Amino acid sequence: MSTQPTSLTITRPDDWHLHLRDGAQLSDTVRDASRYLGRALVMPNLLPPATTTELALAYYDKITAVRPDGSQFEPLMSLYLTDKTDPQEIRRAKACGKIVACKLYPAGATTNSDSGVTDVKNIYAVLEVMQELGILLLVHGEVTDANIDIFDREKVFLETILPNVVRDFPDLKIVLEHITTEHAVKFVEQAGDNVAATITVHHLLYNRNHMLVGGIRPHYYCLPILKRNTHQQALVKAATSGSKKFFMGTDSAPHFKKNKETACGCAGAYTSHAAVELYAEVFEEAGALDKLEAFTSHNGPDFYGLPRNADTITLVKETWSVPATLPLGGEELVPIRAGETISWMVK
Ligand SMILES: NC(=O)N[C@@H](CC(=O)O)C(=O)O
Ligand SMILES: [Zn+2]
Ligand SMILES: [Zn+2]
Repeated sequence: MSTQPTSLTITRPDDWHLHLRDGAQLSDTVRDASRYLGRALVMPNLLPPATTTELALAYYDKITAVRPDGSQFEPLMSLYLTDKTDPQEIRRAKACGKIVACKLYPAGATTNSDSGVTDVKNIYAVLEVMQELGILLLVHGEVTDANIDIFDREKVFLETILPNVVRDFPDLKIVLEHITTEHAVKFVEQAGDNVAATITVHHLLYNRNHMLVGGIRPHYYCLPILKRNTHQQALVKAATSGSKKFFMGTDSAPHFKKNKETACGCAGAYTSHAAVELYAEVFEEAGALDKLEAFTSHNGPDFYGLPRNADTITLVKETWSVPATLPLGGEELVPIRAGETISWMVK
C-alpha cells in the first residue's frame, strides 16, 4: 500500500459551480469563496434571476465590492436562460468579457428555476449564437414532469432532452452540472470533447442512505438528489479517473437553517467553507490524491479555454472542527460536516 502524502501543493483551484446568493448573504459567501479559490463560475439563479448582461455585470460589481481586501478572487459570470432570452443578449454578454456561460434551468427543476426554460427548442436561436461565440452552456440536467420519480429525473433528461442538444450543436461546449448518476458519467464519457461535467463533493461523499437511514437529514437534501451508493461509486471513479471531462463544481448552495430544518425544506448543500479540503478526503480515500490537482485546478480552465491559475495552494493533513453553524446574511446556515471534523486543511 503506497503511503499517501500528508502535504499537497496544487495549482490554485477554481469552483465551476457556485451559488453566492445576493444582498446581505453576499459578504458571507464571498468570504468563504475567497479563502483560496482563483475563480468561481457564479450561478445566476437569483430572485430576480440574472437574465441580461446588465444584470450580470451589476451582480459582478456587488460580488467584487465585498471581496476581502487584497483578495484576487475573480467571479466568472453567467446568464440565466429563459424562453424569452434574446439571441442578441449573447452578443452583448460576449462583448462585456465577464460572462463566459449561460445556465439552462428547466423551469421548475430546482431553486429559483420557475422562470427557466420550458422547452429547449425555445432557446435554439440563443444556442446558435452561443456556439458561434464560444459561450458555454451549463445545464441542470433534470426533467420536471411531476410523474417522473425524483430519483429518475436526471436519467430521463439524459435519455430525452440532452441528446438532441448535443446532436444539434456539435460545437457548443456543454457542461452537465452536478452529475449524480452512473448514467451521466457514461453519457459524458461517450459524448464528444465538447461535453464535460462538474461533480460536487457532497455527491462524492454521501449517498441517499446518509440522508435517510436512521432519520431524515435535511442538510443533505439537494437537487439533483443524492442517489444510491452504486451511483456515488461511479462518481468517485469518474472524478478520480484522470479524465479531463470531470472537474470541480461544488454547487455550494446556502439556505438559512430555518429553511432547511422544516417540514418542506429547501434544496441545497453548503460546502464552500471546506470544498477542496473535502475533495482531498475523497481522493485520499480512493488512493488517488495524485489526481486531485487535475480535478480541482486543471480540467475546468482547460475545458473553458481559460488559463490555469499561476500560483498554488498547499493542503496539509491536519484535522479541524467545523462549526455547528456559519453566518449567512445575519442568520445561520448549517454547512456540510457541521459539528464534525475534516482531516485536510488549506495552509
Ligand atoms: N442544487 C440545489 O439543490 N440547489 C441550488 C440550485 C441548483 O443548483 O440546482 C440552489 O441554488 O439552491
Ligand atoms: Zn442545479
Ligand atoms: Zn447549483
